[in-house]
Amino acid sequence: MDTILVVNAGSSSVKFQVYSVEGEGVLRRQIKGQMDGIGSRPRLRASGASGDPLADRAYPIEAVPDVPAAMAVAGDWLRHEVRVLPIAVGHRVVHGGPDYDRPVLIDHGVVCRLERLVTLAPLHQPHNLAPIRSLLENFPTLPQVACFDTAFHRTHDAVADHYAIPHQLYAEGVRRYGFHGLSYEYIAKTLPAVAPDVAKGRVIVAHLGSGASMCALKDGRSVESTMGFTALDGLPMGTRPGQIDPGVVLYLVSEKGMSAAKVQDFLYRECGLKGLSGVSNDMRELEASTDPQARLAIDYFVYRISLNAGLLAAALQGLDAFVFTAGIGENSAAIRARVVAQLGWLGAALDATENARHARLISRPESAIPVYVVPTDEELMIAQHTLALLMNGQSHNTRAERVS
Ligand SMILES: Nc1ncnc2c1ncn2[C@@H]1O[C@H](COP(=O)(O)OP(=O)(O)O)[C@@H](O)[C@H]1O
Ligand SMILES: CC(=O)OP(=O)(O)O
Ligand SMILES: [Mg+2]
Repeated sequence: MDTILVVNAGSSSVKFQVYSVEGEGVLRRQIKGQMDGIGSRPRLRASGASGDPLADRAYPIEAVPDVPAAMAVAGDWLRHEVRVLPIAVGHRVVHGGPDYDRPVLIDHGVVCRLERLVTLAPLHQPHNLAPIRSLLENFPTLPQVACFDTAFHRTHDAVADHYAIPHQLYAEGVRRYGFHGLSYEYIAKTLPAVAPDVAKGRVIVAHLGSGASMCALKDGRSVESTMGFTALDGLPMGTRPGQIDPGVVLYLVSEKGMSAAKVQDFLYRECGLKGLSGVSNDMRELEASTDPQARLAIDYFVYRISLNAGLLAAALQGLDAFVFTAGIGENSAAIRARVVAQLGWLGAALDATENARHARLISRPESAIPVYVVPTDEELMIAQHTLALLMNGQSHNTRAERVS
């Protein structure tokens, strides 16, 4: 059976899927898995084509302290227990920089260009590139495809793409890229079936995971994102602060004597829900905590989502629907309820029963704005892009003979 392996390294999880390629461009999911809870409660879960459980293992936090360790556990499981021999591998690569506005077949030149972006996405890019490099070395003829978080946002107008800084920096690539594009692309493609009345309209999508951002969609295209040059901006996240006055960074440097490396580590790993709560980066743990700082962190998360909803509604000049997705957006009825309450001024009205059972449509019929929960599937987008590039002139016969 010809299969495509998809790898998606996020900031608190490593997700993977295996698809069989059937007939003319038909993909069928065979395995879906993830190692999540990295930095809190690491757990490997995987299921087969019909949702049948294949693995469910918890690990002590010391055994899987970071994304590379999680990648190793997931890789071992795929190699030694499932014996996956893909004809191609599709990778999520968080930063595509100014060069890439669509997925690309990977060669050494592509890897070199993507390595230059590591400092712009230090939580992700090194982990996205490590398996690419290793496979390129061990299986040089195995087609690999890079699919970028930034590509979907390349439709932004100039005003949404710029900072108010001298043009030379824009020319060098200092732009508002936006991230989570594979997730938004999936939602945009799914909306016509889920919500045909509003899919062509003005929609805000809130991707609330360990990394979190919001996107303004108009007729299925991204017109604005809360993230910018890096995945630090916008909403507060598991360990990133979201929007912050650059004066704070200057203060850290001039008053605290922090080096660039220290500031980077601080902004990417010590802030956000973790920094504000002092309890955890994991929303499940904050929701279970009675610590007042944990409550403040949740309040701040909800408040910033509602502020950014106003901002994106202004970008769209109105709002026809609101969509929740990703780890928190799909699973936390409490956070959704609080966000929708904050959107009451826009006429949003929650159906508490539908929300509690994580239904697709969670607003009441009289709500001025329908509110949806749409589980995202970045891996499916990656598999589709990978297959499309394979079919455009690449050999289907190159197989990883031995994955070890
Ligand atoms: N049942 C749940 N209730 C609340 N939060 C949840 C639940 N399940 C997952 N999450 C949260 O989702 C986040 C991870 O989301 P995810 O989209 O997988 O992140 P990433 O891809 O960035 O690693 C974590 O903060 C986790 O606590
Ligand atoms: C870009 C980003 O923040 O990704 P993730 O949410 O997967 O960490
Ligand atoms: Mg993610």
